Amino acid sequence: MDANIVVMGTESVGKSALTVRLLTRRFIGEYGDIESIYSHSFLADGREITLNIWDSPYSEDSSVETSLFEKKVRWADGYVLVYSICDRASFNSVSRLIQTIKSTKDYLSADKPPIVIVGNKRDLHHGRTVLSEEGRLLALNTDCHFYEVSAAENYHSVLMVFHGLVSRMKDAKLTSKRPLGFKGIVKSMSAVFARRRTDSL
Ligand SMILES: Nc1nc2c(ncn2[C@@H]2O[C@H](COP(=O)(O)OP(=O)(O)OP(=O)(O)O)[C@@H](O)[C@H]2O)c(=O)[nH]1
Repeated sequence: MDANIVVMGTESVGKSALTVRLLTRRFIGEYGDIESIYSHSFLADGREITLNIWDSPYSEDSSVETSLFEKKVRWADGYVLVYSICDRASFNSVSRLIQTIKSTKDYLSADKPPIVIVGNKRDLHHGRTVLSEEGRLLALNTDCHFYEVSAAENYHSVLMVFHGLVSRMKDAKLTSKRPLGFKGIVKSMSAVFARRRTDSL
C-alpha cells in the first residue's frame, strides 16, 4: 500500500526536521532548502506501507506557492501541518492553511484526506507562545488530529504522527495513486546530509 503525505507550514517550524527524524531516527540540526519527496516503508498489521513524503521549504513567492499548493493538494492522501509552539504566526498560518485546503475542489473530490496538526519544538517550552489547548481546540473545531512533538528530542512521538495519519486513511483511497505531474523532485537522503541546494523545480 502506498500513501502520499504532504508536510506543510511556514518557515523554520521544523518540517524537514520531522521528516528526517522519521526517516533516519536522527536530528541533524540544519537541513537546507531542499524540495524533496522521500520514500519510507514500514510494516503495520503485517502489511508493508510505503509513505511518499513531500517536504518543501516555505516560500514567500506567492506565484510559486500557489501552483505548488495545487499540485500538493491533488497529490496528497494525507496532510501534516506543522507550526512551532514558539511562533504564534506559524500557528495562525496552519489555521488558514486548513481552511484553504478544505475549500479546494481537489480536497473535496479526494474524499477529504485526513489532516494532522503538529505543534513542534515542544522542548523549547520556555519560549512557548502557543498553548497546547489552542492546538487541541483548533483540531477539534476543524475535525483534524493534533500532536505536540519535539523533532529535536523524540523519535517516538514523530513516528506516532505519521503512523496515526496512515491509520486514518481509507484503504480504497490508497490504491489509486495519482501521478506526480512533474519530474526531478525525488531526492535521496544523501542530499539532506550533503546540504545541497537544488533548483529542480
Ligand atoms: N529546539 C528545536 N529546534 C528544532 C526542532 N525542529 C527543528 N528545529 C530547528 O529549527 C530550524 C528549522 O528547522 P527545519 O526543519 O529546517 O524547518 P523547515 O520548516 O523545514 O524550514 P524551511 O525549509 O525554511 O521551510 C533548524 O535550526 C532546526 O534545527 C525542535 O523540535 N526543537
